[in-house]
Amino acid sequence: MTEQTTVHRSGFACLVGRPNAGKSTLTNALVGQKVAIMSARPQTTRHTIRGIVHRPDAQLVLVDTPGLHRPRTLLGERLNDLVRDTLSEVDVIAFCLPADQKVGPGDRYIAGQLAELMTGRRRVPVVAVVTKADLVSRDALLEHLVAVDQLAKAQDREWDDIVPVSAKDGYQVDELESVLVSHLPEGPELYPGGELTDEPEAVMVAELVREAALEGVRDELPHSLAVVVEEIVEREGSGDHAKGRPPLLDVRVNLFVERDSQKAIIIGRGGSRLRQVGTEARHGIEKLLGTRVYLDLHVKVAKDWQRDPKQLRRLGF
Ligand SMILES: Nc1nc2c(ncn2[C@@H]2O[C@H](COP(=O)(O)OP(=O)(O)OP(=O)(O)O)[C@@H](O)[C@H]2O)c(=O)[nH]1
Repeated sequence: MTEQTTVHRSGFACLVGRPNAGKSTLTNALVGQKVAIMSARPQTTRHTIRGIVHRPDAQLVLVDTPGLHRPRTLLGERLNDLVRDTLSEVDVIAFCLPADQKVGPGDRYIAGQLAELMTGRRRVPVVAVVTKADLVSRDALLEHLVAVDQLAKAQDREWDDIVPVSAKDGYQVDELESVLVSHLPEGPELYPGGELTDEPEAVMVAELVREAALEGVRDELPHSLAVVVEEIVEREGSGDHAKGRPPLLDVRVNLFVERDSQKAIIIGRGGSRLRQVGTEARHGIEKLLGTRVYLDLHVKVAKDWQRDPKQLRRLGF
């Protein structure tokens, strides 16, 4: 280890790869169970999903894209443009290639697209990730790693790293995490305290809480309130599919105000107002998500957040 342990890194990583390459499964393996709600709900991965790997020395924000496909339609092209835009802004790209399938035209197409990014104005490092390593023998894995290496060499390039993993049995998932982190720039936490998602659900949950919290006190707290959804997780064993009993979701939300006096307004005498806010928001969230919700609200003072761009960003502005 040549690096000092005091260095903190943060940034964005994007997983790309052909359909079925194992991107979603790997995202979940990296992030842990905290994004479970997203996979528990019917998911069309048209839009970007983000999860956060939070460690003492780094914060890695994972952006899972719909995948680069060879476009057959205009929509396909638009989608690819969108993906490329996302890709040009991340700090590192993980290119997923399943070990149980030969490197094919789909992979070569993506490699070609990535080549543009790797040689562009802002060079983005690309880590080749050989997924589903558990499905093949050691020999086959080695052979595949060589083929993946060749895929870059055919374009006169080198992957920044090559890492075989299995999201299923956890093989090398930590190693991949470290490799991705090593490509991030030095920087502070982008999001406070860990898991957070930019899923539309989370945005809407934040909006419902914000509405309820401002009800009747809009004049006193016009713009001094920021709402951050910290966590939406399914409580283990709470649902019963057979009996049609929906699971209970634990929803943890922070409300940030600028001053203690504003905190007092939101909380109310003996916490009475906050309870009202919670009840009202919870009803809305239950309707939105179609399941039972336990809503945990915390009011915090974040001084001067309106003037600090970094704070604004982490609060979702
Ligand atoms: N054996 C094994 N199977 C895996 C692994 N990772 C993913 N799979 C399986 O591969 C299939 C595809 O995985 P996904 O994570 O949905 O793949 P994806 O790249 O997100 O797929 P798209 O959403 O179609 O782009 C699923 O059936 C997974 O269970 C792994 O490490 N080992």
